[in-house]
Amino acid sequence: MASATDRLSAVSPDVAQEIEELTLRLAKRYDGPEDEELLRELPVVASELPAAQRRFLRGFALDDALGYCVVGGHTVDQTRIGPTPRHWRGRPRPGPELAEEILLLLYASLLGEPFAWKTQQDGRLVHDVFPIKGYETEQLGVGSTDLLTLHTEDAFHPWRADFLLLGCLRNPRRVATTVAELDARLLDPAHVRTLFQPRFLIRPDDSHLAEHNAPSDAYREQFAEIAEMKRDDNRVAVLWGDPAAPYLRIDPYFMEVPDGDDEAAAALAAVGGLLERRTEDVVLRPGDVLFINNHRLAHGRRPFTASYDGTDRWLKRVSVTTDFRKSRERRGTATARFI
Ligand SMILES: O=C(O)CCC(=O)C(=O)O
Ligand SMILES: [Fe+2]
Repeated sequence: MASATDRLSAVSPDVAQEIEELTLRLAKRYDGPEDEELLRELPVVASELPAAQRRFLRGFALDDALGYCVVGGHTVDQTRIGPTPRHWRGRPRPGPELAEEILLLLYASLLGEPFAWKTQQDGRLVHDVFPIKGYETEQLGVGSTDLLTLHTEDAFHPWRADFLLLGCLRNPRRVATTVAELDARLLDPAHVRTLFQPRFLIRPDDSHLAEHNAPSDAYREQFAEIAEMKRDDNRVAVLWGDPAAPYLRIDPYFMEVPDGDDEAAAALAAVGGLLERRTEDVVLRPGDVLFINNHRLAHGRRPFTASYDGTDRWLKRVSVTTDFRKSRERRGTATARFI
């Protein structure tokens, strides 16, 4: 069992202020979160983050044992960032929260390379997670009244993130992110064997659909591919890696088993049930950064009622890959970040 010190690290108020000065300086110097120069500099500038937190994250990534950890204590100037927006589309870019986006990117660069999807949030590198009117019951980061069910981020995709960062800007009603790590020793060994086999159908989640993005001719091919994957017979294994402590790839809401494969159905129900029983709440506070090992943790979000008055919960999200090369065929240049 991990102790609290393995999972939590906090910067002191003095250090938080130094970090904010750093990110505000960077926010003045660069055009936005997608500025090529900024992205090139990230790991260089990240050496200015405190050694204690860099060492903490190095352990998290290298030991590859925990599903999540939190680095807290950063300052978020609630006045500067302004009210929680109503939508991510149509906002000024960069927004007043660029310093907070840069902080996430700096941390991301300690773990790998930040990247994003052409088919999500109109191809932005740093995503917004806040409730949007009309999407209440959707299985999306912008949903609210329905439980966002446990999932691996972009579980359907072979190039899904190795790490996912969620940075909290505000969360006044203490809405919890849900987290569940897998202890495969609690599963029937027969189910584990089945889960290691590619017997599970998985489909893209709805955030990648063209209807949730601005109409874009440039990315027609990518949206067509997502539509194809929705129809496809894409069969994957749920578990992989070390049999004693397997990696996990799961999004039960978007998964099925082929007709008649009762073994697969039972194994999927068993692992889904186990994760649900082991689910814990993590209530992020402003200035907390949640680091998710996307091969070890399923995550989601508790239901809540949004007020749409500018005070709603607001997170920022960044995906990180430890192997940029695997998606090279899809990125026009070596430094392009959109798949
Ligand atoms: O809102 C949350 O806490 C998590 C949402 C989520 O699953 C995501 O943004 O990927
Ligand atoms: Fe998620």
